[in-house]
Amino acid sequence: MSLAVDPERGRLLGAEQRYAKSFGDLAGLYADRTAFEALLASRRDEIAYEVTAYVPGDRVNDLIVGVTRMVPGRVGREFFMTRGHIHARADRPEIYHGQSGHGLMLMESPAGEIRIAKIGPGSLCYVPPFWIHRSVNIGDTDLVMLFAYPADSGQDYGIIERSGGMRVRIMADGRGGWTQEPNPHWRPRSAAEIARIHAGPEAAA
Ligand SMILES: O=P(O)(O)OC[C@H]1O[C@](O)(CO)[C@@H](O)[C@@H]1O
Ligand SMILES: [Fe+2]
Repeated sequence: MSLAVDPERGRLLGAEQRYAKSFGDLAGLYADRTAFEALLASRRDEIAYEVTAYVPGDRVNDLIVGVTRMVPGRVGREFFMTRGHIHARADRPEIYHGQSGHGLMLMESPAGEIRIAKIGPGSLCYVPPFWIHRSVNIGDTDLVMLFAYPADSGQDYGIIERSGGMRVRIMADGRGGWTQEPNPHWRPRSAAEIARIHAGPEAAA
C-alpha cells in the first residue's frame, strides 16, 4: 500500500476516507461567544479543519493513518483548534508528524496535568496512552499534520464537555506569540471517573 502526503493541500492522496468540520460544527468550543457568533455570521459553512485517512481495518492490529489540515485564525484571542478527545479505548497512543505550518499539541491527563508540544514541519509529537489531545494552529498558514493511531482507538469527545473544556486555553499574547491561560470553567475529574478511564470500556460494559 502506497500513499502520498501533500503538505501544500493538506491531503493524504489515495486515502478514501475524508471528513470536514465547518465553523458551524464547533459551537461551545471557544471562550469568546460574541466573537464566535461574529465568525459564524460570515463563515458558518467554511471548513475549519479536515481529515483524509486510510483506514485498513478496525482492530488493534491495524493502524489508521491520515492527514489533518487546519486553517489559521482566532476566535477573539483564542487560536483555532480541533474539538479534542481522549481515545475511547483510552490506552491507545497516537503520533503526529508536522508537515507544514506551526501548531501546538495541547495534552491533558485525566488528573489534569497539562503538556504542550510544538509541532512544525518535520517535528514528531507522541501522545501517550490516556492523554486527552487537541491540536491548535498558532501560525498564519494552514497547519498540516500526518497522524497514526491503532485502528480500534475510537474518539471520546464527552470527556472534555464533562469537565467544562480543557484546563487551559491557547491565546494570542498580544505580541505575535501565544500564551496558555487557565480555563475558569474547568472542573477536575473525580477519582471514580479517572478510575473508569483507566479500567477501559470493557469494564464499563
Ligand atoms: O477528532 P477531533 O478532535 O475533531 O480532531 C481531529 C484530529 O483527531 C483525529 O481524529 C485523530 O485522532 C485526527 O483526524 C485529527 O488530527
Ligand atoms: Fe486521537
